[in-house]
Amino acid sequence: MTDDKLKPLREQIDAIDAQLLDLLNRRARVAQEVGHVKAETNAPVFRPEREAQVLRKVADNNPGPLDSHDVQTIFREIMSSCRALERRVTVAYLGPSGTFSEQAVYLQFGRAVEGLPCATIDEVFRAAEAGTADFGVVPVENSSEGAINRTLDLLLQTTLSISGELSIPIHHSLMTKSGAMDGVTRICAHSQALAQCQAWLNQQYPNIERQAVASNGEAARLASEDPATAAIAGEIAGQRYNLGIVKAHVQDDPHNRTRFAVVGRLQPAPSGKDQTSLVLAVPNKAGAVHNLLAPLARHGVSMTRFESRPARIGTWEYYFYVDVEGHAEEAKVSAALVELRQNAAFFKLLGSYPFTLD
Ligand SMILES: C=C(O[C@@H]1C=C(C(=O)O)C=C[C@H]1O)C(=O)O
Repeated sequence: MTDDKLKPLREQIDAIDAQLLDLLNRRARVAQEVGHVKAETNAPVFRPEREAQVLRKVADNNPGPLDSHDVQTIFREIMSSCRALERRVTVAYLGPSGTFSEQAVYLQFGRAVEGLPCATIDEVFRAAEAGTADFGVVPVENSSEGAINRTLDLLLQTTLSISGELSIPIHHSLMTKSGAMDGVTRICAHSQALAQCQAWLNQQYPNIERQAVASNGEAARLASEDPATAAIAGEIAGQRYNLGIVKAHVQDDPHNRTRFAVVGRLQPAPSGKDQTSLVLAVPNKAGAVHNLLAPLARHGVSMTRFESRPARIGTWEYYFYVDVEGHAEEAKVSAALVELRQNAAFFKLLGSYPFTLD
């Protein structure tokens, strides 16, 4: 009975799917042509500003009933597959596979990329600098624990630019080979994850040793090889290493998120809604920070982030990591940057890239 009713509806879906398939391949053929044009001038395959515009447009024009965010997820993958016909870009990230960094790679680039897992954040930068990877994806900041200092230090030194950013929810689970805690003598995770779960761990397992390891993915791998080791990691890492969940969502803050930066040699053109990141330092005297930032207010440029980090030269001097709204090529941003550069003891433009909402 139900099947009788479903049959004609499914026939409609089949007919629409055939049209979708045809349209998708027509789109792919045009992307191939774009690829040929780019190849003639050695132009970059991945154009984040164009992809951001496509995603904004589909959300703006979406009549529903599909949710706009879901539509964007679909188009992210369509663009990823089309882009891969031009060339499959390689993206380095903090591995092993199963980490939140890997999740961030797929969220930003879609699935049709070559992921290159690296053992450390330093290696991610090196892979992109050496050209082994086209881009690197690195964690910048966690909503509960603050800045990822190693990334900030490397951004200061690197020749790469920031070409994008994204933020993803971070939910940690406590996992073991058996799915239970019997016989467990140590809990492994990345130091950030241990910090993000410390109140819960202090309450539940105050007497089990905690050990910081290179990544949560590595913790999951260790737990898969040793029944006396528990891992704190994302569920994807647990699935990859066949772990059982002892307890899901053990992070102290249920809204825990991490922001990632995409680094590479590409400097994206303006997309219409962009953000610019820079690092500044001032001489250590009264009012210096206030004076330094005055050009932003004067030119009507909004600051969206201000983070300080000790310069580590033995005196109380700081580097300031600043994000502002707009692209460095926009007139008011460019005018503010010229003045900032004049006032600063140190100035480094990290990059302008499309602004993305969480
Ligand atoms: C097709 C292009 O190449 C890539 C693929 C895109 C797409 O599928 O829409 C958009 C931007 C590029 O990352 C392009 O540059 O227009």
